[in-house]
Amino acid sequence: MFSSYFYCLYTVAMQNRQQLRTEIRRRRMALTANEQQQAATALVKRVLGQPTLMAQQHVALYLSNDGEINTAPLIQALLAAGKNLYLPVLHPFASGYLLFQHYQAQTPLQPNRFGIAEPVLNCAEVKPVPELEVIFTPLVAFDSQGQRLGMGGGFYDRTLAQLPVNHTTAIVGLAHSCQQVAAVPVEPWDQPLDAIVTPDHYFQFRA
Ligand SMILES: Nc1nc2c(c(=O)[nH]1)N(C=O)[C@@H](CNc1ccc(C(=O)N[C@@H](CCC(=O)O)C(=O)O)cc1)CN2
Ligand SMILES: Nc1ncnc2c1ncn2[C@@H]1O[C@H](COP(=O)(O)OP(=O)(O)OP(=O)(O)O)[C@@H](O)[C@H]1O
Repeated sequence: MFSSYFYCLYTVAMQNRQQLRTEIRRRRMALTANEQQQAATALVKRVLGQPTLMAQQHVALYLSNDGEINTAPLIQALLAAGKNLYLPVLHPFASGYLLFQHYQAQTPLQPNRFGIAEPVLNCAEVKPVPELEVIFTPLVAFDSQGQRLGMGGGFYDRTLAQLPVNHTTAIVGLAHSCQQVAAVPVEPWDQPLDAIVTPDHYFQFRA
């Protein structure tokens, strides 16, 4: 009796998250090529204008997909600034986890099972997550509290949950402004963000 009540609450919560994903994914897919380009350029200026971020050397990024803000100009700008960049690779056997692999202009890429380009796995180039100083994460929706909703695979939540409690890695979401919502429905496993960068704002939640 009680368990079916809680199961029902859980099901409703998951439906809310799924509806929000569908709605916000539709919103960002509707941006024009011109809007996408302006957003990507503005994002580079915002990130390069953050001295605390730019003081870091080991930075994880990702290659955009599904209407996400285009990270390619940011990747070029950070490489030009001499940063060590890392891209996510779906873990070959720890299902639901990500590895972060060093990325340079000549690194070979291949599409993963979601069709997103990722480095061809080379274990010698994988960086342990706690050694990353900044992890820029993709997201579908975010709110003014720094809560994030992703594509629903739990990849970033699982991978970031491995960080020790006293870690110093800055977890920073990247998004279009239209991905902000009043409140993301939060689940216990959700990893909150330290900051979010959009073309229009830098939101800082934690030092
Ligand atoms: N650019 C980018 N890379 C990323 C992520 C991301 O969100 N963005 N991920 C972040 O974790 C991981 C991949 N996670 C993903 C999870 C689901 C789908 C996806 O497209 N799923 C289904 C159903 C989506 C739905 O409607 O719920 C689909 O094919 O439509 C894609 C990527 C690692 N790399
Ligand atoms: N630390 C964890 N350990 C085990 N399972 C987890 C963990 N974090 C998330 N999950 C599981 O992953 C699934 C998807 O989680 P969620 O909907 O929060 O993903 P998301 O944040 O949208 O995706 P992503 O992090 O890939 O962008 C959930 O069923 C959740 O139980």
